[in-house]
Amino acid sequence: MGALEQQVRAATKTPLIALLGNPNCGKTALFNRLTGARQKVANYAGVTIERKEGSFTSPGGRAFRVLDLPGAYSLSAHTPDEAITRDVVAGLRKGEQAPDAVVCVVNATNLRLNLRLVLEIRRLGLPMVLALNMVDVAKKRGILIDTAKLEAELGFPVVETVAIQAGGEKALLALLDRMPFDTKLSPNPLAAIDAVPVEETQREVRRILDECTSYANDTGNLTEQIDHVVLHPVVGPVILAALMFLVFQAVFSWAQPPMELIKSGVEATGAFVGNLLPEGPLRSLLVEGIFGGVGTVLQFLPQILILFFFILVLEDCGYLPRAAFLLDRLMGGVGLSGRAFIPLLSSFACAIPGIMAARTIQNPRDRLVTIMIAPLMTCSARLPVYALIIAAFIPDRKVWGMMNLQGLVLFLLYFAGVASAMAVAWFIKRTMGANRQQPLMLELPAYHWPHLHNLALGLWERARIFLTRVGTMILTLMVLVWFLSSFPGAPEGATQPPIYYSIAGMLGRALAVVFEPIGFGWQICIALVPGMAAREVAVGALGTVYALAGGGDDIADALAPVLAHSWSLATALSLLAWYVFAPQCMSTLSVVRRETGSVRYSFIMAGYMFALAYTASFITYRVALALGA
Ligand SMILES: Nc1nc2c(ncn2[C@@H]2O[C@H](COP(=O)(O)OP(=O)(O)OP(=O)(O)O)[C@@H](O)[C@H]2O)c(=O)[nH]1
Ligand SMILES: [Mg+2]
Repeated sequence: MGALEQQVRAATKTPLIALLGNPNCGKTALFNRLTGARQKVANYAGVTIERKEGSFTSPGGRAFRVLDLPGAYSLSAHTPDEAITRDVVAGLRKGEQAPDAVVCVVNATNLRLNLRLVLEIRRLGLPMVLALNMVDVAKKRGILIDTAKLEAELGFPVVETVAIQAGGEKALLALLDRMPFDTKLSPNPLAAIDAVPVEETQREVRRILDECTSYANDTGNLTEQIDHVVLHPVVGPVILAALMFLVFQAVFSWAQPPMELIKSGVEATGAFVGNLLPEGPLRSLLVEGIFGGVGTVLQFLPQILILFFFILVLEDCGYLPRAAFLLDRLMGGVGLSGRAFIPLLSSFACAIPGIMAARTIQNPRDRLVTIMIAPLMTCSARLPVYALIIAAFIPDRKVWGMMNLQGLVLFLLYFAGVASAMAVAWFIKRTMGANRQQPLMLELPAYHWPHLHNLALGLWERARIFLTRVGTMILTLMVLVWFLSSFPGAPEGATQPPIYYSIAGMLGRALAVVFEPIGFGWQICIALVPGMAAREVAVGALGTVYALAGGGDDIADALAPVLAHSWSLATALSLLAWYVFAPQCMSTLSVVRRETGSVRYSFIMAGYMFALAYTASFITYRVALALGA
């Protein structure tokens, strides 16, 4: 630590405490409880992948800064996210002081696994506290822990916490209030950890547990009973497939009423504003640009929330690692690690957190493959595009008595993304050579009911992200699209609508040369370009383009029938195929550069995805035409 930094710290005297522990033991839940933050909490290992800082004041009036860190099994880090944790506690991160104290968070129901890290951290010589978390579950299961004895064994204070209960952090706060913060880090922290062989640490853990824990009546384990069914080699995959299927059915069938509501709201407001204003550019901007464009995107909020409702429930109840386990064989077959499951699943929300979650993968090659295929998973920004085209071209009827045909097509589109990702992974395995298959080491957490509070927060967070996007980026792009599509106006004696002669029209017509063979006319080409910044904009842009091209005011609210009228089915299918594969998001490409440390992979990704998209659309279009679509 530099002299200056020491002085600054002496002056501010705000101790920095770090929350450390195994994955999924409740660090983030505790962090949120202490600081009032809303970091993501979920029931699987590897939720937190970055260092997060917060602050709070204890009841005794003492100010603290607190760090939430990625979970780690050991300080001899094996994965990039564990390395972050190791570097932060050991004070090895550039420009960052080592913490003044460590709060070791452990899962009280799984001390055998958790205490190993605690003993490792103890060797760092920092002031320490043990937060015995999830004692509520431990008590229910009849696990008795003698905290006084444990304290004596470990040589530092032990407190019980329940991170998900209001007030569950009280004992910890009281303890922090009394703690002195003057011990210094031992001179060579990491060497101190590696000096002791793992076996010896494990022996020590066993000895401590024998001393301090006992079991009252162990009432059969519910999690094990559920797993008996859920992980069954035949029944398990059937349940998984049924679950996935249900999700996509729900996205279409449940969303109709709220979508109608938003639609009529936007329509009514648009008509009202339109009637107030005189004919002219301002009216056109508001009616065609904003209500026609942004309003169209807004309608898709219910579908996005329904999709996330399911993802959040699955995340919180503890099912995800089981799904990873079930799919491990399949994923191993194409050269992916079972650990890739959660990053890939996160990519259904957005490829960016998915690519970042690949930090939990130990093997660099596995990690790279996972990153490269993550954008093929259908992110939620693609949902509006799919939903719009499906609503326009796929009849809303039941097939085989119970299934909604639109939901089925949506399911197939998602499936196409997954299948192509597997194919690409397989191709990489064939060309780059595969790793020896490593067995999947995954902790299967205990099941619990999703916490309503978490669920509500998660949905609110999603709605906020979407509405912010609509209100900022999408709105800005829509105004730009409207501007480019409206100027310059039509020349004398024009035979086409004015947009044909606008700047956007010219661009669209130039691009159409390339896209004609896959069935995209100039109107679609206009929508493709702003769609690169945010996919949903393509939907909004189509709304604006067709509103302007049609010249009517009320067209914006009924885009689907307009599309059904203007495009052939072959074009619609080709555009769907394009959206399954094409790279359409600049932010993803830049995150790839950051996470892989090289811009090369961003280019490779963009290149292969464009090639795939063009080929897929070409085949789809030609086959559909040949079949008379
Ligand atoms: N019953 C009970 N559940 C808890 C408690 N603390 C956390 N949980 C649940 O345990 C799961 C994991 O919590 P997180 O806070 O995400 O765990 P984490 O240690 O931050 O996990 P990583 O970020 O993956 O390392 C979530 O489902 C929480 O709701 C507790 O004291 N009691
Ligand atoms: Mg966490």
